[in-house]
Amino acid sequence: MQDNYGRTIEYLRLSVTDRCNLRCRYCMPASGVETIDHADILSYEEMLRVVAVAIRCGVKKIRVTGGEPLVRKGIVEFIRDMSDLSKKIEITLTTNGILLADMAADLRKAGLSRVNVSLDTLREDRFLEITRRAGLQKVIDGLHAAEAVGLTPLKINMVPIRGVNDDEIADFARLTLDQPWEVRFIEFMPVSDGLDYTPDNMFPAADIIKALENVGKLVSELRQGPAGPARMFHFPDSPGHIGVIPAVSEHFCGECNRMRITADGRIRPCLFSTEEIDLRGALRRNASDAELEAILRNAACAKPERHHIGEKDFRQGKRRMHGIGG
Ligand SMILES: Nc1nc2c(ncn2[C@@H]2O[C@H](COP(=O)(O)OP(=O)(O)OP(=O)(O)O)[C@@H](O)[C@H]2O)c(=O)[nH]1
Ligand SMILES: C[S@@+](CC[C@H](N)C(=O)[O-])C[C@H]1O[C@@H](n2cnc3c(N)ncnc32)[C@H](O)[C@@H]1O
Ligand code: SF4
Ligand code: SF4
Repeated sequence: MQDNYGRTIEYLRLSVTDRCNLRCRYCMPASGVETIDHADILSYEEMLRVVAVAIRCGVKKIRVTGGEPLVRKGIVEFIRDMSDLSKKIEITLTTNGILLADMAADLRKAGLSRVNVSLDTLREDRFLEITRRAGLQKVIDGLHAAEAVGLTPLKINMVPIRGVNDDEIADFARLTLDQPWEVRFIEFMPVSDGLDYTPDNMFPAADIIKALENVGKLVSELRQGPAGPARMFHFPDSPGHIGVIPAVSEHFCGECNRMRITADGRIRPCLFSTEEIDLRGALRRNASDAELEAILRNAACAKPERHHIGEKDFRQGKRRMHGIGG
């Protein structure tokens, strides 16, 4: 489907829950997280209807996200049911990796193509500090399990925050010297329900690249395939790749190809939307597929041209990252 700025929307990010088994400081508060009532969360049957209609609208890639998608019961079966809808779509998932080691084989069998794993430190004490939970080894086991069952190419998402973990950029980059992983550094964005975003703690892409250049010669890669947000690099002769996602400083809105659906059935035309479009109401009054299709297509037309972070009028929406899914 097309939006009003000539962009083709073919990537749907579907949040299946707003709950999470970690409490990353840059995403969630330590306690008192407001959660969506169970009755308001879309059932898997409702989500499957949405996915089927989205495929009719031209969606080719579905990313399952959350909160933490692997904590929702029945997620493996849901992925299998989505994969049964069409063999032509790519089904992917973004996870914190805590439950991945135990679930990787079943996810693969169910039809998941690959996973992106969020990991912000390689140090156990710091993992506890950042996520407020223990579990670094579980995430590392999850990475290896995902690799072993073929949930590849495996991507690691790291959000460097000044004074928190920016000193680990080189260690993360070095993972690509002997693993075929894509390590991606993502700029901290003002959608946190925890640590406040400030221009001082945001570690910009330009500084990330400087830190990477201290590790070795960075070779730039040409973009391939459908537009993605990462600028890609590798070190000579290394099996892995490095991505830098300049979500704030340079943004990639001109190539945006995605829309989001929250776990309670609201369409977010943009990550930073302050307006959401209701889909749950239509699903629960048993709207026809044609009506659902019209809602999705209209939502695509409500996509803004770009985000306005850093500008005078920028306002953070009420829903934050753990409720949106990234
Ligand atoms: N500003 C902005 N950030 C995004 C967008 N999509 C993803 N991100 C951020 O990029 C990071 C990585 O996202 P992922 O969930 O791994 O998804 P992806 O980058 O689309 O994944 P690939 O399909 O592997 O390219 C997350 O922190 C997201 O919040 C977007 O449309 N706009
Ligand atoms: C909200 S999480 C949901 C999926 C899963 N729980 C995970 O952590 O991968 C999706 C992505 O958003 C990123 N994220 C969360 N808060 C962020 C922020 N304020 N700025 C940039 N990225 C953020 C996380 O690092 C993660 O890669
Ligand atoms: S980034 Fe992911 S794992 Fe961390 S608190 Fe947010 S939703 Fe949970
Ligand atoms: S900020 Fe909005 S318009 Fe820009 S890439 Fe992200 S979702 Fe697309």
